[in-house]
Amino acid sequence: MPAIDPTSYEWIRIARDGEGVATLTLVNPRRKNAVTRPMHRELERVWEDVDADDDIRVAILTGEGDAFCAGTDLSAQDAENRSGRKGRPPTRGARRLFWNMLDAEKPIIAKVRGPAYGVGVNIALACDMVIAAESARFCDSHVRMGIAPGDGGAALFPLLLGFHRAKEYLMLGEPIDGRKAADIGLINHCVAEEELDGFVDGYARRLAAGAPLAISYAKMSVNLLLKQMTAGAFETSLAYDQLTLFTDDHQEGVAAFLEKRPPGFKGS
Ligand SMILES: C/C=C/C(=O)SCCNC(=O)CCNC(=O)[C@H](O)C(C)(C)COP(=O)(O)OP(=O)(O)OC[C@H]1O[C@@H](n2cnc3c(N)ncnc32)[C@H](O)[C@@H]1OP(=O)(O)O
Repeated sequence: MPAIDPTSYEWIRIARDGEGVATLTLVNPRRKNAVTRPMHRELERVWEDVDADDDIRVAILTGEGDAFCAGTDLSAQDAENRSGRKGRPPTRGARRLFWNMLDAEKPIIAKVRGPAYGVGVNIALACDMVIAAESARFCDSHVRMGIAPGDGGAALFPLLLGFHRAKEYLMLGEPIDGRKAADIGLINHCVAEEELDGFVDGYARRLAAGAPLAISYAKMSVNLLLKQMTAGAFETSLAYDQLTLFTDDHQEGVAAFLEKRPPGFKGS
């Protein structure tokens, strides 16, 4: 089957080590690897390319520099794309990203240092395993931007953390550091900063040495359950996300972030 073509990706750097492990790096470091519309579209399609490449057995997803991903790119430059007025209906991309990750056949490990915010935390949680450095901060920050959490967080957080903890984090939009995230079961492991690369490398190699079909079917069995359990909440939360997308509060949340001031929300 065809090898993945790294040159067809602008916002994801793709490196294969020749021993079955591919590292996919989100690249928008000036904005903490925030997800632009074109990066989103690349994230929607990359999993199919990974699955089709016979030389890849395991994918590691990470971010360039000191961040995993700061969520949707809220900068003015990306605003027009974000509004969804151009091109496809805005919900379609979010749906494709979430389901394409859950449908991917090969194991995906999220390697997280620094912030994983907004859609960034949900991309990490949609991976099969999440391994973080102590610097990691996991945060579904949608409400801080005046918008409902519609990228998967409203479905994944309750499953991983239970209802009360999930509501605390989703409704306050406050971060969970790497150590605590491991302690409360949001992620698999948290290690010291300098150990992260080696730890994830060893972990990926253990997976790459395993029986690919058996591992893939193990993943797909669990993800069938995950998809059944999350489908309703995912769709409903995505609709709520769209309801809040064009509110004054969302505009205010984004403006306040960009102007580096606290927001004044009004409920409209
Ligand atoms: C429709 C919406 C869907 C969603 O996904 S809602 C969620 C959107 N994302 C967020 O809520 C996260 C926003 N970002 C932050 O809260 C913070 O950043 C972080 C906690 C991620 C990191 O904080 P720190 O380490 O102090 O870095 P820094 O100085 O805030 O950021 C460095 C530069 O990166 C820019 N940046 C960060 N996140 C984004 C983003 N999501 N979109 C656009 N730019 C971003 C900043 O503005 C700044 O830039 P400059 O150096 O010019 O001041």
